[in-house]
Formats: sequence, structure tokens, C-alpha cells
Amino acid sequence: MSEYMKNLINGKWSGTDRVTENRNPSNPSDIIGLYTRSDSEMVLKAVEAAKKAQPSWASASPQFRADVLDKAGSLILSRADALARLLSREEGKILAEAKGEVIRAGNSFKFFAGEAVRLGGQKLPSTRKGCDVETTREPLGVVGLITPWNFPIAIPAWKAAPALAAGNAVVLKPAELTPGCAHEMARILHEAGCPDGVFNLVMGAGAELGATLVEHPDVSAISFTGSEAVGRRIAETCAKQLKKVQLEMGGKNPMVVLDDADLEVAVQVCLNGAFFSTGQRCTASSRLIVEAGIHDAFVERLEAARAALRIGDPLDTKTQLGPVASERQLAGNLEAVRRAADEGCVVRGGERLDREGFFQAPALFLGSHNSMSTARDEIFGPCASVIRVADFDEAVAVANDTPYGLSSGICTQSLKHASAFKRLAQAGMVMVNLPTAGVDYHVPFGGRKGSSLGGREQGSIAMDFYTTVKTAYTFAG
Ligand SMILES: NC(=O)C1=CN([C@@H]2O[C@H](COP(=O)(O)OP(=O)(O)OC[C@H]3O[C@@H](n4cnc5c(N)ncnc54)[C@H](OP(=O)(O)O)[C@@H]3O)[C@@H](O)[C@H]2O)C=CC1
Ligand SMILES: O=C(O)CCC(=O)C(=O)O
Repeated sequence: MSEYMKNLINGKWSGTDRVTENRNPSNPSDIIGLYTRSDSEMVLKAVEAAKKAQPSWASASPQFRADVLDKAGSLILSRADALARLLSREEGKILAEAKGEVIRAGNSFKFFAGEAVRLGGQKLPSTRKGCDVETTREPLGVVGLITPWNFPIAIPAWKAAPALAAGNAVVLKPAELTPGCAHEMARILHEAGCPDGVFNLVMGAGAELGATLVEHPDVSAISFTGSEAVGRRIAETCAKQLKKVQLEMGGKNPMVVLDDADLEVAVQVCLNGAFFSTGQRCTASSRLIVEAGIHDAFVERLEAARAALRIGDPLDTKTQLGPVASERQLAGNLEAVRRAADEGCVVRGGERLDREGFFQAPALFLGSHNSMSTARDEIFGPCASVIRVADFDEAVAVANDTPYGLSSGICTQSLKHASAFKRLAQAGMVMVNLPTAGVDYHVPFGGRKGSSLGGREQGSIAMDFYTTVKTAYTFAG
């Protein structure tokens, strides 16, 4: 009999009589747990609890907030092995990647524990004689966090930790596909001494709960990561209510490979960026833009490396690629593979594997053009288009010719080209001889154009979103 996991509302575990079965994508008959399927009523209760708890959390000493967050970080790190197994089972990421993600979540809490006591302002001379001006940062109130399935602990952590550090109360709605890690994070925050009502977890279907959270007049801000379609809808609602909103959405991230690249480095960078985590990263390299001189040798080596990837049970330490996270996601990937063939690409791999679970061979779409739908629309699976270009200038033009602008990369040994690319890339993050995916926890994360809205996440800059600035004038006589 699976354990029944409930919401955390006002410091109490509470559920409905409806449940969601959290199933393992490697083996859908493995039920990880039963998680409550909430109704909108529970969102209302969570927001009410958060609203009540927030003022005393905000007026508590910054050291108290820092201690709670630091303890939560320590508990996550001390349970990293068990959490990584849970993450692998519910999302399908291989164990090493899952452990990396859990450690990142723990480090995020520790980083923002420090930000709670570093939250500063400015003191300036006024233009008026005898006056002082100072700025301070204040929390927003209640913030709603809506998170996706692909980073089921890191994303809830890197949103909740800065929100709490700043003195906000939080209502988190995690993805229905992967509620387990968010539930464990809630348990840990509770255990770390987070006061009742300051952090609330409500699990269930996004269309109903997410919408209730976004529309609630007592929710001052929404931070969302997920699809562009849902992100746009949330932004529209927030705009109507003049509510602060932060969106992290898709990407169609380019990785440029120049003739002067170290071939082995380029192959490993592209293999990782395109296929690791089964391509289910908004930062994945889904367009490999390759200069003509190196193109054929690169494709031959990358194809050999692709075909040799060990796909299987993510809990087996020899596995390099786990399953796709869901049947629906897999169906979308297989449709993209068919579309690439219809568009005239030579497709290598991409087939569903004949075994239990949602396994798919990683796919390369050779002979792709940047105008093809498979090179323009996010697929969010282990699929990468290979686009041949004549030179650096064309590579940059193709890299930037996308509605997205999250991450961007180049493989080159030329300082001149690396420097120019860092300057010219229309993206929030630029990588040189490194995969477009896989970022540090303590520096800004986010993009431009259709990828992001509302300010960066992670690093000290994340505090900007979760605070509002007050300017105070004093006449001292
Ligand atoms: N990091 C990223 O950039 C991610 C991008 N994606 C992209 O999105 C595609 C679809 O994935 P999917 O999981 O459906 O992404 P969604 O955008 O539907 O889900 C992201 C989060 O939003 C919630 N949600 C869904 N509908 C609403 C709504 N109307 N109002 C408020 N919240 C809502 C979801 O809840 P619930 O899970 O209960 O539906 C989930 O918590 C992927 O193929 C990929 O292209 C997906 C995940 C992450
Ligand atoms: O590449 C990373 O490390 C983070 C990716 C991410 O945040 C996402 O896919 O949502």
C-alpha cells in the first residue's frame, strides 16, 4: 500500500479524498506514492494561511529566517542520496544528475540564507539641504510559485528560498507529474522550523489550482517555470491585476561549432547539451550549428557517440540516459521525429525503445535548416537539429534567429570568435566550450525574448523580484 502524501497548509498536513498516482516513467507499474489532488478550496486556504503568517515572518529577525533556510539546506544535503533516488524514480533523471540537482537545491537554500542577512539598501545625500535619503527592500507579501516537472526539487528550491529570505510567505504548486520532491522539500522546511503558514504546498492539477493561485487578489506575485503557452496566459492575468510576474519558459538553444573547435570537446559538449537529462532542459542544445569545414567529421563522431549512449534504468549507475518523463511528452517527441523526416531531414535515432517505460533513442536531425518547424519550435526531448553554416557570421545570424533567447554556446579555440560570440549572442546565458545546459546556483539565470520575463532567478539578483524598494526621506533639521 503506497503512502498517501498530503498538502502542507498552515503547518498541517491536509488532503482531499482524491489522489494522483505518482508513477515511475521507467516502469509505470511502480507507484511511488499517492499524492492528494487538491481542489481550488485548498488554494484559498493556503493563501489565507500565508497572508496571516507573513507579517510576523517579515518582522522576525533576518537571522531567524537565515537559520531556517540554512537548516533546510543542511537537511536536503544530508538526505541527498534518498532524495536523488526519489527524483530518479519520479522524473527519470539518472542518479548522478538527480544527486547533482538535489545538491543544487540544498546549496540554493544555503545561499539565500546568506541573502536574508545581506538584504541591503542605500543611504544617499539628498539634493535638499538637511535631508537624508535611504532605500530599503521590503517583501511583497504572499507569492505563488508554479513549477514544472523537469527539475522537481531545484526549481521549487531556487524560487522558495529567495522568496522566504526576503520575508514573503509562499504557496507552491508543483507539477502534478512530479509532486514527490516538492513534498519532501515541504517536509524539510517544516522540520527546519519554518513557522506555520509561511510555506504552503498545494498539489494537484495546474489548470485549476494554478489559475486560482494566479487570480487570487491576495497573491502579490507569481513566479512560474514551464511552457510558453501557460506562461503567456499567466502573464495576461497578472497584467490585468497589475501583479508582479516572473516567467521562465522555453528555449531553442543554439550551440555553434566552428572549424577551429577541438573536435572531441565539441562532441562531448553537444552530446551533453542535446541529450543529457533526456533533453528535458529548457537550456538544452536543440540546434547544433556547425561550420562547413568541420561538419562531416563532427557529425560522424557525434553520431557514433549518440548511438553508443547507454539508455535504461536511471537507478543503474551505468545508465547515461533515462526515460522521457511521461507518455504525453514521449508522444510529442515521436511526432517531432516524424515531422523532421517529413521536412526532409535525415533522422538518426529517435525511435521508441521496445521495452517497458517511456524510453526513446536520442535523435539527430541531419541536414536541417533553421526555417524548419523542428528547428524553431521547442521539442523538450532528446532531439537536436544539425544545421550547416558557411562561416562565423552566418553561425551567429542563425543562432540568433529564434523567438527564444535563454542559453547559447560556442565551441572554438579562437579567443576572437569566443569574445565576439559572447558579445553578439542574443541570450541570457552564453557558454564557451561548455554545454548550454547545466548552470551554477549562485549567478543569474534567465533569458531574453520569448524565454523569460520579469527579472532573473538565482544569485543575489533573484532578491529583486521578491522585494519592493522603498525610498525614505528624512529632514533632520
Ligand atoms: N523548464 C521549462 O522551461 C519547462 C518547459 N516545459 C515546456 O512545456 C511543455 C509542456 O509541459 P507541461 O508540464 O505541460 O508544462 P506546463 O506549462 O503545462 O506546466 C508547468 C506548471 O504550470 C502548471 N499549470 C498548467 N496549467 C496551468 C494554468 N492554466 N495556470 C497556472 N498553472 C498551470 C502545471 O501544473 P500541472 O503539472 O498540474 O499541469 C505545472 O505546475 C513541454 O513540452 C516543454 O516544452 C515544461 C516543463 C519545464
Ligand atoms: O540547465 C540547467 O541547469 C537548468 C535548466 C532549467 O532550469 C530548466 O530546464 O528548467
